[in-house]
Amino acid sequence: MAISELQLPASVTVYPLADGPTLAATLAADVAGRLRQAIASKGQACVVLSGGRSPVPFLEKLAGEALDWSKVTVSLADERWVPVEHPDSNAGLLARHLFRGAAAKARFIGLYHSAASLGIAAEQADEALAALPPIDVLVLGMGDDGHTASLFPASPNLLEGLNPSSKRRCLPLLAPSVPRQRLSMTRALLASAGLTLLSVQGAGKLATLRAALAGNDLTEMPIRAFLHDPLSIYWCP
Ligand SMILES: O=C1O[C@H](COP(=O)(O)O)[C@@H](O)[C@H](O)[C@H]1O
Repeated sequence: MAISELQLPASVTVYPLADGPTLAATLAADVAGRLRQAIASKGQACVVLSGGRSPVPFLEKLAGEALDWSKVTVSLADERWVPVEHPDSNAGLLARHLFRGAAAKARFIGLYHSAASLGIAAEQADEALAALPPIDVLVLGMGDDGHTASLFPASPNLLEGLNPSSKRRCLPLLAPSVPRQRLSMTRALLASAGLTLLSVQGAGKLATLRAALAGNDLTEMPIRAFLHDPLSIYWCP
């Protein structure tokens, strides 16, 4: 199946790209462009990024973009409840692949907190996110099961995480795979972004996207919560 065959809502735009490197470069250029616009118009900018394995080439391209990183706040859509030194840490991922050279001047508001329980860590992250400026651009990823951020199907707290009116900025969630304990920005906070971009690579994730577009149950495939709002999908085979 080709991405052009998807039945997309009018609010969704697709950028079909030739390959992974082209996707990474195009996404980085577009994110940086939006951040430059925000800095020019209000003196600061805020970007929320996703973790996992696939964002590495994009993060490295973004690190090389010429912009005034001292005026940029960076946060994460989700985090694994592990310290930054742990190989699964999304904060560690950014430290290794984004905060290098000039990009090291960015302000980072992370979600991880060392606490007695995941629930307390999420409350602490929720409080820390009160300092997050309005989100200019959000880059989402998507898992093969239709999760985005760490809004996983069948997780406790998922209904609250998907509630568009929730007052929570961050919640504790459980993933089906290790590490299970996650911290996730809520849909309510994520949906406040001025621009939302979704990075999707490969035939498997295209099939997931097609399945997501074919149904309405947000708890079955939480990515559905973002498919009917303005969204740009960056896709490559
Ligand atoms: O667990 C996660 O998975 C998704 C997708 O990750 P990917 O490596 O398959 O791209 C990611 O968007 C999310 O932030 C991450 O914590």
